[in-house]
Amino acid sequence: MGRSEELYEQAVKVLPGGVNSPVRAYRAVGMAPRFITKADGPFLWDEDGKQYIDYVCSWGPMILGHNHPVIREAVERAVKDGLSFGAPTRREVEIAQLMVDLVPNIEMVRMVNSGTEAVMSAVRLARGATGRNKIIKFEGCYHGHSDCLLVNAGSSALAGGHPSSAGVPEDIVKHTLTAQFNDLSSVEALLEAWPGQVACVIVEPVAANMGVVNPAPGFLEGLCRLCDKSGALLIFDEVITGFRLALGGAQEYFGVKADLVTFGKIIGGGMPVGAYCGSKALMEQVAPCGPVYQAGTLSGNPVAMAAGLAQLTYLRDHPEVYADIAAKAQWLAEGMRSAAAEAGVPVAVNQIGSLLSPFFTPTEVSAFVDAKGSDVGRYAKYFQGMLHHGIALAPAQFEAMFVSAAHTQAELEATLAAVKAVFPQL
Ligand SMILES: Cc1ncc(COP(=O)(O)O)c(C=O)c1O
Ligand SMILES: N[C@H](C=O)CCC(=O)O
Repeated sequence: MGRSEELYEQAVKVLPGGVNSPVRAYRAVGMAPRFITKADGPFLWDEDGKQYIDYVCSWGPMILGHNHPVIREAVERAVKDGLSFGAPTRREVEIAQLMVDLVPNIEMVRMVNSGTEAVMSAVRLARGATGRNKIIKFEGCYHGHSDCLLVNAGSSALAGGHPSSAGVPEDIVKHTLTAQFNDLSSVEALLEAWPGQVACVIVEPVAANMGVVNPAPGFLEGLCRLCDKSGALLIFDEVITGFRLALGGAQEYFGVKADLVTFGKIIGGGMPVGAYCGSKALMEQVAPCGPVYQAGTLSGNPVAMAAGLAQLTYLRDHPEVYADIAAKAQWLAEGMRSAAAEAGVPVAVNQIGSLLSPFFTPTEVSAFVDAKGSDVGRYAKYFQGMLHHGIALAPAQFEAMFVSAAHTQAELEATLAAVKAVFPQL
């Protein structure tokens, strides 16, 4: 038994499932999780000292790779001045200004501590601003674990078999309506069924919690049009796509305007952060300016702000990162498709920017129903094989693979060599 297995045995006694977030338990891939001791660049090391090339990247924020010196040094400097003040600080203003400068259509930012909080608060704001209760989300999209969004959710809720969580009162979820990603008619039907009652439509502009599913041409534009027509607000949940697809996130990448935008881990460079953003008119409905209450003792934490500011400033000053990480992901996706064809394994590889995922299915994957058709048993075998070759992937089918600026051609080639070794064994 390795050190990770030993730790896992202890962990399950004191932590539910041995973890603090379900996906980490590796249940979807049928093995004990690796316990990680450190990370640097594109690599992770586990408790047994084994090195892995990492494509989880802390679920997205490590766009520049792990332990980037610019971010680490910013954190080290901030820590010297104290960990939390419960009072406003200069860096909160600086990072908000930077976000307003870089992200289209936002004039104000409210910092929170996680993606879950960001989305929960944005939905509250949408309800407060419109005076409506209903919200529309998409099956297989994940927006964190607040009650009203744990309905037909993706990510580990889906992989673990609880896409609509227990413990959420029917009275709350009766206001959550579910549409189908890439199917505008399903949204239109709900808006028609509940005229004047829908506060917002919330979407991951690229669905990345059912595996990666790209928006069909016209889908996001259509959502914008339907929202304008019905008076519902359009919320882009950019917890994964923000500052990853492009500096201005999905709004910039697709040229579509959202009313509210949510961000998460990426704007903290690996520290716990989230934010919701929008026009001045909307954001000034939030306390202390307006009647929509939302607060947080640790919100805008000075160390987290230092990390986020360092990461976003670096990205602003090095916009070439985006073409680089997208080219790497494309190279991997093409290599995986060829390897699958050679091995005779049906695999659909979706890729956009630096996000990608393989689905073990002979069909194209452009909707939730296609993603769900992937052979998850095959994914588990693929995951195990890749891990054996030193490649750490998301331990569940319904997640994304993240490429960072720190992955070099050597790591990409090692990854593809592992894919070529593993696919024929599936
Ligand atoms: C699109 C999206 N929204 C919201 C969340 C929730 O963020 P957090 O886990 O930081 O609460 C996540 C990821 O977990 C996500 O991928
Ligand atoms: N899919 C989730 C985030 O994007 C996975 C992270 C988690 O739930 O721990």
